[in-house]
Amino acid sequence: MYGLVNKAVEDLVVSRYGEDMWARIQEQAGVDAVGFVSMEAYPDEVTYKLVGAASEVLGRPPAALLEAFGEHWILYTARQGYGELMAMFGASMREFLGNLDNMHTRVGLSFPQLRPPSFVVRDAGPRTLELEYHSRREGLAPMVVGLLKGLARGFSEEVAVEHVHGRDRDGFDLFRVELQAAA
Ligand SMILES: O=C(O)CCCCN(CCc1ccccc1OCc1ccc(-c2ccc(Oc3ccccc3)cc2)cc1)Cc1ccc(C(=O)O)cc1
Repeated sequence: MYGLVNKAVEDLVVSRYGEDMWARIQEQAGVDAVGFVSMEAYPDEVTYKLVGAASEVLGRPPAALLEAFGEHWILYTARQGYGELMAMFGASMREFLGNLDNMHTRVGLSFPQLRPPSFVVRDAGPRTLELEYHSRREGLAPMVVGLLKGLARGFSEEVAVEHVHGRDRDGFDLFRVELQAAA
């Protein structure tokens, strides 16, 4: 994953628990304490080790941390200057999700080591979306729940997110997103 992801993990931990806790998590993860470089691609295992160490040090289950990270990712990348880019790909939750693969393709043009997931979205009712999450990475479905909640907050839309099934069934994770009345 690009360093931007590991910096977003750092930003989440430091903002909620402080620098000392981040230092302990980096040590527990066995990740050397030099700062991550956003535009450098790191092995995925670095990110998994950071999440695993954060779970042990903070005493919170990995799924809870991944969901919190997904939500934080939206705010963090918007603050890092990707807000304008994301706004180009949708003015609503529904539109953005339908354009997410296009957005990843656009980002990948600049950052060739990007290995993005793929999302298939379809309407499943007047205020219901179904979202297929296809990824080569294991175990990140809880992050997608957080991403969807973070996106909804960005679009001032209230949502309920259900993880309908994991990838063991059809090779992808399926989510159901109930869009509540716009806030
Ligand atoms: O692989 C998986 O199964 C889970 C990936 C979860 C993180 N994705 C979240 C995608 C997403 C979902 C919902 C809503 C918004 C989302 O992301 C928007 C987005 C996507 C990519 C970037 C991005 C921008 C620059 C990057 O690289 C940089 C960063 C700084 C300087 C130079 C290059 C890397 C990712 C920014 C916002 C974004 C992503 C981040 C990194 C990678 C990658 O390094 O392969 C692939 C995807």
